[in-house]
Amino acid sequence: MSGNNEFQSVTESTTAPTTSNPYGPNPADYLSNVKNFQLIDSTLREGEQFANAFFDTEKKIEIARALDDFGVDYIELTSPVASEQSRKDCEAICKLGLKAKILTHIRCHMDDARVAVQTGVDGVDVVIGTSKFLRQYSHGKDMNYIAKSAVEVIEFVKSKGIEIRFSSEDSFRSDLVDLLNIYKTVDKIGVNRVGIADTVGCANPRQVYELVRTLKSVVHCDVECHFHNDTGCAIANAYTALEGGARLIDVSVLGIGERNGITPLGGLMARMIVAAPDYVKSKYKLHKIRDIENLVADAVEVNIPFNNPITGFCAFTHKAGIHAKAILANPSTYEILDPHDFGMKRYIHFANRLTGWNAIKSRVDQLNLNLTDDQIKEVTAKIKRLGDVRPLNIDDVDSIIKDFHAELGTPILKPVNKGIDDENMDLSNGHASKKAKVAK
Ligand SMILES: CC(=O)SCCNC(=O)CCNC(=O)[C@H](O)C(C)(C)COP(=O)(O)OP(=O)(O)OC[C@H]1O[C@@H](n2cnc3c(N)ncnc32)[C@H](O)[C@@H]1OP(=O)(O)O
Ligand SMILES: O=C(O)CCC(=O)C(=O)O
Ligand SMILES: [Mg+2]
Repeated sequence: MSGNNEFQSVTESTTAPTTSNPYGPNPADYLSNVKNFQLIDSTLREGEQFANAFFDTEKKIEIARALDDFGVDYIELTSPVASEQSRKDCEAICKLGLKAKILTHIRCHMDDARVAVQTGVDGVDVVIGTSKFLRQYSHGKDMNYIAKSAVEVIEFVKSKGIEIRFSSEDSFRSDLVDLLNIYKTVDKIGVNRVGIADTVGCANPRQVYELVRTLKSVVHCDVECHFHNDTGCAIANAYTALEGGARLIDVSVLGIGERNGITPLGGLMARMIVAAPDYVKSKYKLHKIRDIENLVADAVEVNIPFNNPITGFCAFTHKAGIHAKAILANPSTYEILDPHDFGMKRYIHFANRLTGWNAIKSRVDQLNLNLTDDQIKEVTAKIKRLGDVRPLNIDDVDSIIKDFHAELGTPILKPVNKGIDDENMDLSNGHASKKAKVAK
């Protein structure tokens, strides 16, 4: 990307935004459910189902350690029956002694369960499809069979003294009575969690809220939710699930998973810091998100999307003059997230024809030049005129300002301190120039 330096970093001295109470003085009651959530990171299970993913043992361990350091509550691993190496990797990760609990994910079948409990995992996530599609075209079993095998697998895993979660696959296209019956059955014999999965990404937030509320009214255990992003609702659905009373959300780094993936870890953190700032900031090392995303993006050979929450290269870049003026006065005016919470910086993009005199004044100040407000307005007009002709970069703007200043013959206030923030002006954040290599 050319013109990496057309940005002005807004320094730490600007007023910090207030995210503690974004809804005003009386936050609604429904926010109370979202302040105690847990994360099940499935980068090493759902994420391995992403088209480009291949993680060798070393990479899995590196990712598991990074997620553990970040503070996820659980790390979910590929089924040990998927392959011999998958089983060995599962055992290796269990031996790392991480703080996060290690789970593996299996079909609702005793053959899988027998292998899973031998790996050293802290818990087993069991899944079976309950929608008519999955019952007809995947495993071909009816609800009676599902209930019977669920009870057998759950009792077996429980007998090993480890956690057990039962989940219905394709929950939102399953019959509600079937769903509630199976969940009631497994809750009665005792599971740590039941899971709802929007396997095809068809659900909307209202449907999620209603299903979670209904489920919460019939089970005593925690509810976990898994949302695919086919229709773009994965973060919103995760959030409304928490509002509805769910406790755990499945995420993966960058949302990688089958098709276009699931709720992304970073994106969910962006949503949750707004709703539960103290909880999120005290529990998770938010400044590690960029490193974890880069680690996984490199491993699966993709770019960080430009519009990614938090780490997209322009996530904290402000351009239009009206925005720039207000951001310089108080960043909260146009920011709900404080980049510093995530170890990021904000930028003002002033080298363009949408800029305004307030942004240019800020640049003039950075250059330690002595111009009146009227003179700054005049030089802003010059910048805009050139910006009408071609894209600008910071050197264009600095030249126009300096030539204008020199013509006036006004003394310079202090020695020119050119580019005091140049080291912060890297537009790319280290990933914008890489080409996507997702397999066709
Ligand atoms: C929505 C999700 O993401 S669920 C998780 C998906 N994860 C995976 O698939 C893990 C990776 N998978 C694999 O390595 C393989 O598919 C294996 C080892 C699990 C199974 O491989 P295979 O025995 O060769 O079967 P295959 O993959 O062709 O078909 C799936 C089999 O599981 C059965 N099955 C599917 N879902 C379930 C379930 N939830 N519970 C029990 N059995 C199931 C199917 O009926 C089918 O059985 P069949 O052999 O009688 O036809
Ligand atoms: O186990 C679960 O809850 C989810 C399984 C899954 O990946 C899905 O249904 O999309
Ligand atoms: Mg999935």
